[in-house]
Amino acid sequence: MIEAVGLTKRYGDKTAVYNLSFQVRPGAVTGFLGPNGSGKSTTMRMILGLDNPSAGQVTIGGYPYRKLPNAPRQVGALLDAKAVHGGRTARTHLLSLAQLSGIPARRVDEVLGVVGLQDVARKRSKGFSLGMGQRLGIAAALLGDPQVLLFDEPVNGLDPEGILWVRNLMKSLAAEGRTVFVSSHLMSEMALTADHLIVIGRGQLLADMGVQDFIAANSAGFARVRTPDTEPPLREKLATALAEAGGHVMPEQDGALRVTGLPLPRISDIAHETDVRLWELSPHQASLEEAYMRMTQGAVDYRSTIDPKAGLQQPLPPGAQPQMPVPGQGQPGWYAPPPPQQGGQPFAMPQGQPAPPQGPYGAPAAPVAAPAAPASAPNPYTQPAPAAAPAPAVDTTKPEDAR
Ligand SMILES: Nc1ncnc2c1ncn2[C@@H]1O[C@H](COP(=O)(O)OP(=O)(O)OP(=O)(O)O)[C@@H](O)[C@H]1O
Repeated sequence: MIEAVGLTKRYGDKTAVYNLSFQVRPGAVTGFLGPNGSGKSTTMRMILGLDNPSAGQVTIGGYPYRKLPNAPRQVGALLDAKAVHGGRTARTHLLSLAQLSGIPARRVDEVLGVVGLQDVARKRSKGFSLGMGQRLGIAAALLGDPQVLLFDEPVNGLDPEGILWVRNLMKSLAAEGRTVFVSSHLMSEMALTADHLIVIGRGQLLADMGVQDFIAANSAGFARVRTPDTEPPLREKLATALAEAGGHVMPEQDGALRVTGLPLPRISDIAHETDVRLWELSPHQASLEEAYMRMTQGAVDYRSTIDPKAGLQQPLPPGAQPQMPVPGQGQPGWYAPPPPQQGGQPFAMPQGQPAPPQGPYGAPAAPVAAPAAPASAPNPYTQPAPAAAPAPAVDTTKPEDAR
């Protein structure tokens, strides 16, 4: 197990990691998430004794890495796949690592096979592609058959087959009872790979909980409602009626409506009462990406702006559509609706979960504890409490934050 207590790292005036406390347990894949510059690599370097904490401590199996007996046989890590002597072949690189740690040479050929580099084992690594370099880094991490594994962005540069392979590798390592700690920016991949998440923002802990609990705590389920594309006024009519009934209505890019605050049967009744036919009425659970975006939007340091192309704007070619809103660009609320708070009743959430306390930048001030109840599939047919006062009609032509 990896355990951090009050872990803090300052570089001069810059606090990269502040007062981080968490445990990474064996037998599970723990995803380590956070925006660019949030302190993930710094934390991993401190776990591996490559950086000294300014305060606090981090241990592996009860020892700081540098005091761990025979550390390379107990802990394997991929931090920077490019940190390889380019003049060495893949095999020589691994052989030198093995010799330093008293690992038999035959293990080198085993791990070359595991990562699929056996055919290029005698090629110099400076000619390797990004993905081949990642595979070599993963081979180095596996070399000592360690119980604890850390991977910083392991799928970076891998092709789809490689990504699937890494996913299965992480899961099988965890299934063997190992501790697997993996950082990634690929939310879809994390959703498929990780059992547990540790999320940081600006060096501080934002969440420490299971993947399903994280999604449930940071977003609500929603209904997708689609009226006939051939009759746009029906969509507006329904959107107004749903908003008047207390629903929260947002347009989807494909013309459907995303509705929270009303159960599916109520949406169906309102459509019937307003004489609007439906092409679709379906329950949806927010994705990990949506929940992550909502949780971390206040802790993002590097945010892109829309390119105004000043003085360079070309007229749109015939038939071309104007630029659509892009998730994450200038409209942080575009993603999943928030979890239920006072006054709101997204239909798919268990009742009674308090909203996390808000800290600076809108991020939760304290780590959000996992809900007491186990995460279960949302029930889209749950009836809500009696509707509150009707909400004003919503202009469904604009994204939520523009209203
Ligand atoms: N050696 C260093 N000297 C000064 N500042 C540093 C140093 N290493 C990291 N930092 C700063 O600490 C902060 C955290 O960096 P870190 O690389 O740990 O973030 P990260 O979460 O891994 O980012 P990314 O997702 O982009 O890889 C950043 O602001 C970075 O500039």
